[in-house]
Amino acid sequence: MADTPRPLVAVLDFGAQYGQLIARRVRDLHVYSEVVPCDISAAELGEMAPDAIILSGGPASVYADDAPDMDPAILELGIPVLGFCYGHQIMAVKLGGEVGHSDVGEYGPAQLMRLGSSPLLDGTPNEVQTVWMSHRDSVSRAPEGFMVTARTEACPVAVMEDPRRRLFSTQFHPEVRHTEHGERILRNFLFDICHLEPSWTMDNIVEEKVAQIREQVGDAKVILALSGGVDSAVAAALVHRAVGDQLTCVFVDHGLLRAGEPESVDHVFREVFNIPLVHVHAEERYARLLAGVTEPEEKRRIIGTEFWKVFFEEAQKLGDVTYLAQGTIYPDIIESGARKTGGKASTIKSHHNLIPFPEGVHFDLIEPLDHFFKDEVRELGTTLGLPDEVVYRQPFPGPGLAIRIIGDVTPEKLEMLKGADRIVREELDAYNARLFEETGERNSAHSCWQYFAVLPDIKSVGVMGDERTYQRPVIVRAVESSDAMTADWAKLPWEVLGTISKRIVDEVPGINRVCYDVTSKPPATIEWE
Ligand SMILES: Nc1ncnc2c1ncn2[C@@H]1O[C@H](COP(=O)(O)OP(=O)(O)OP(=O)(O)O)[C@@H](O)[C@H]1O
Ligand SMILES: O=c1[nH]c(=O)c2[nH+]cn([C@@H]3O[C@H](COP(=O)(O)O)[C@@H](O)[C@H]3O)c2[nH]1
Ligand SMILES: NC(=O)CC[C@H](N)C(=O)O
Ligand SMILES: [Mg+2]
Repeated sequence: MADTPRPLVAVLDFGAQYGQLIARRVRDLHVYSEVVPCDISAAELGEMAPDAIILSGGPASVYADDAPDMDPAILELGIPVLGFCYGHQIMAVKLGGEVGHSDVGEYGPAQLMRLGSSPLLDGTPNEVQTVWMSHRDSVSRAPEGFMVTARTEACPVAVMEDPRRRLFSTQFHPEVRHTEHGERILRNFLFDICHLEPSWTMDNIVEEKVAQIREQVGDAKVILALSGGVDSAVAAALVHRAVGDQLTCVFVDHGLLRAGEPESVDHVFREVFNIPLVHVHAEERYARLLAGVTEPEEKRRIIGTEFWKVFFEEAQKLGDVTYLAQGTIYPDIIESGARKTGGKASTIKSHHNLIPFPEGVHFDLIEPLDHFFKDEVRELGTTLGLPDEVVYRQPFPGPGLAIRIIGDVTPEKLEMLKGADRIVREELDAYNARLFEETGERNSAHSCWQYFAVLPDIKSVGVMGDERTYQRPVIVRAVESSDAMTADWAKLPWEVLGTISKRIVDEVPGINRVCYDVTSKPPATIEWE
C-alpha cells in the first residue's frame, strides 16, 4: 500500500446503493478515499492504515441472520470512525447500544433537531435543518460513552458522538446532496475532528502518478492502448510525461468506430501530441470474428480478447515491450464486477479492457486512472494541458458500434448506424455548444453528456413517397450525467428531436422511423448492450 495517497479515508461498504458516492464526496474535499469491503479484518485495515474510517449505509437489518458484519476490533484501532445509517446502527450494536425495528420508516426529508453542543454538527443550524433519511431500524439506546446530539420526530438517536474515542455516527445520509449541511458535516469530521490535510489536488496527483509510473517502468518500453477517447488520452499524457519516448501508442481500428473517427484520432495524436502512433487496421479480422454473434456478453468477450491479441502482436513487432498502459477508470472496474474493488457489486457488463488475457498473451498493466471517476479524469486532463476538444469529448465505448447494433453485426447495419449516429452527434454537438454559450458551463443542467444512435433488430412499416416501406427504426439515446454511474435521459427540446428524426429518415437509407429512449440509469444502462 506504499503507493496509496495520504491522508487516506477508508469507506467500509455494507452494500450501500451508492457506496462510491461517499468516497467521491471525500475526494471532492481533496482527501483521497477508497472503498473497501465491510468484512475486512482489523488487522488488514490496520495495515492499510487509513487516517479515518467511514461506515456506509446498507439494505440489511443489523439483526438479520445474513446481515453484513464488521470486525468490532476496527472500532478499537484508535482511528476516528464516522458511520451513516446502517453504519450508525452497527456501531451502536457493536459497542453495546440497542437498535430496534420501528413500525414506521423515515424515507426522504426529515427535520433534524440538535440537542446541545456537537463537534460533528458544528456550524450547522441550532434549530432545525433538513437531512435525508432512508431507514426502518433505529438506534433506541446509544452505547455508553456517547452523547446523543440530535434527533428527529421519528428517530430519538439521529446523531451520536463520543469525541474522546473519536467515534461518530448519523442515522441520516450526509453524502447525498439533499442533506442541506451534509458537506459541512463531512468537513467537520475530516478537518476539525481528524485534522486531515486537504492535499489531494490535481497538481499533486499528476506529480505522484508520474513518479509512480517512472518507478514502475524504469527504462523498459511501454505501449499504450489509445482510442482517442478522454481516458486513454489522459493516460497517454501521464505516461508520456513519465517515460517520454519509451512510449508508443497503439490505436486499433476494429471497423466499429464512428464516422470520421479514425482520421480524427490520427490527426490529434500525431499533430497535437507528437507521440509515436501505430494505427492498426483490424477491420477484417473483427468482421470475421463477429459474424453471426448476437449475445451481448459474447460480443464483448470477442472484442476484448482480440484487442489483447492485437496489442500483443504489436508489442512483438516493437520488441522488448513488457508494459501495456490503458485508460481503465473506476466505473469500468465497478460495473464489470471485476478485480480490485473486492466489494459485493454484481457484474452489469464486462468492459472490454477488463477481460482476462487469452492464452499466450501477457502484459504488466499500467492503469494510472483505475481509481478515478470520469469527471476527475477530465480535471486531470486539463491540469495536464490537454485541449478542451480532447478533454470534453463524449465517451465512446471500446467495443464501439458493435454494442449499439442489437443482434448480429453486418456491414449494412454498420453503415446505417454510422449515418444515423453522425446526425445525432452533429445536432447535439450544436445543441451543447448553444448551451455552453448561454451558461458558460461545459456540463450544464441540460446539456447532453453522451448521445448516440442504436440500431435494434426489428423492422416496421412506413410510407415514403407514396410507397410502402418495411425498414429499420433507429433509437436515439441522449443522457445527462457526470460520471456514468447514474444518468437521466436528456429533456431535449421537441424541435431538436424533430430535426434529428427528420434528418435521419431523409438522409440515411434503410431507416423509416426514429424513437427516443426515455429511461434513466438505473434501471436501464446508458448503452443498450
Ligand atoms: N480502438 C481502440 N484502440 C486502442 N485502445 C482502445 C480502443 N478502444 C478502447 N481502447 C482502450 O480501452 C480503454 C477503455 O476504453 P474507454 O472507451 O473506456 O476509454 P477511452 O476511450 O479512453 O475514453 P472514453 O471513455 O472517453 O471513450 C481505453 O482507455 C483504451 O486504453
Ligand atoms: O470502454 C468501454 N468499454 C466497454 O466495454 C463499455 N461499456 C460501456 N461503456 C461506457 O461506460 C459508460 C457506462 O455505460 P453503461 O451505462 O452502458 O454501463 C458509458 O459511457 C458507456 O459508453 C464502455 N466503455
Ligand atoms: N440506508 C440504510 O443504511 C438502511 C439501514 C437499515 N437497513 C434500515 O432500514 O434502517
Ligand atoms: Mg472510448
